[in-house]
Amino acid sequence: MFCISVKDLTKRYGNVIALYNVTFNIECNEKWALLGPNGAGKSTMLKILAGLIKPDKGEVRIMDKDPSSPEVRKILGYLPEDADPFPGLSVIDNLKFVASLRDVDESKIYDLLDLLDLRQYMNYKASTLSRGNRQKLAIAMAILHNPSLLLLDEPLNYLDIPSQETVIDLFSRLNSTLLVSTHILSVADRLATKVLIISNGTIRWIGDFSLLRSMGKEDEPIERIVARIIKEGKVF
Ligand SMILES: Nc1ncnc2c1ncn2[C@@H]1O[C@H](COP(=O)(O)OP(=O)(O)OP(=O)(O)O)[C@@H](O)[C@H]1O
Repeated sequence: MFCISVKDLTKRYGNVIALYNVTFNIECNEKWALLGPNGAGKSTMLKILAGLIKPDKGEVRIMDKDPSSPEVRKILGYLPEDADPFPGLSVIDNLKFVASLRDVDESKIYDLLDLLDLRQYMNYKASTLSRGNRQKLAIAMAILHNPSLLLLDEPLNYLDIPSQETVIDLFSRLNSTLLVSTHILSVADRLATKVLIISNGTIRWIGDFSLLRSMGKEDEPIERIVARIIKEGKVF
């Protein structure tokens, strides 16, 4: 059984085709990066996998279950792009709310507050946090329950460099299946071993990071290889 199984998936928004006939499978505990240009369909893919929106056509299964089923909700952690915790709640109350929904011991909250340097802000309302600290809070809310499947949409947005390092370490330590959408290839490389490249809603390339890297000319930066795949559909 695959952890994520997507078959012939198509999603339209009115006349816009966001995803077209997408098929791929992800095994449990694999680490995948989802790459593609602006508007490629990455966030749409993650929202469908998180059970937030439905495809128009095709089949999506998480551990052989519907993405919106209670079984999947239990194991899933999802960080949306531009995540916005409850603005009127304090940092600690946002986390306590998730902890009570997820049946997580509150001590875990304080570990994450310390790790992410958020303890000093724990009584601040989320709406008064800096954008970067709000992102850290959203990350804490997404991983508080140790999800076995983690979907991350641009997780390092707004974070300063030390925080990026903390968060990369944190994600790397989690024992979960990971699908992370990012435009930063060095981050993708550190978090993932497999790559899915989409452009205009269709898969352009799928495989191992190491294979992708080896497909360039000598000393060619991986960014250029990915750009070529996206622009021309060509590897060489
Ligand atoms: N709610 C919506 N209503 C209409 N069109 C939408 C909606 N959400 C996304 N789209 C369109 O669907 C396509 C895919 O968008 P999506 O946000 O999934 O791309 P993305 O790869 O995540 O882009 P980016 O890297 O810029 O975040 C785009 O053409 C976008 O304009």
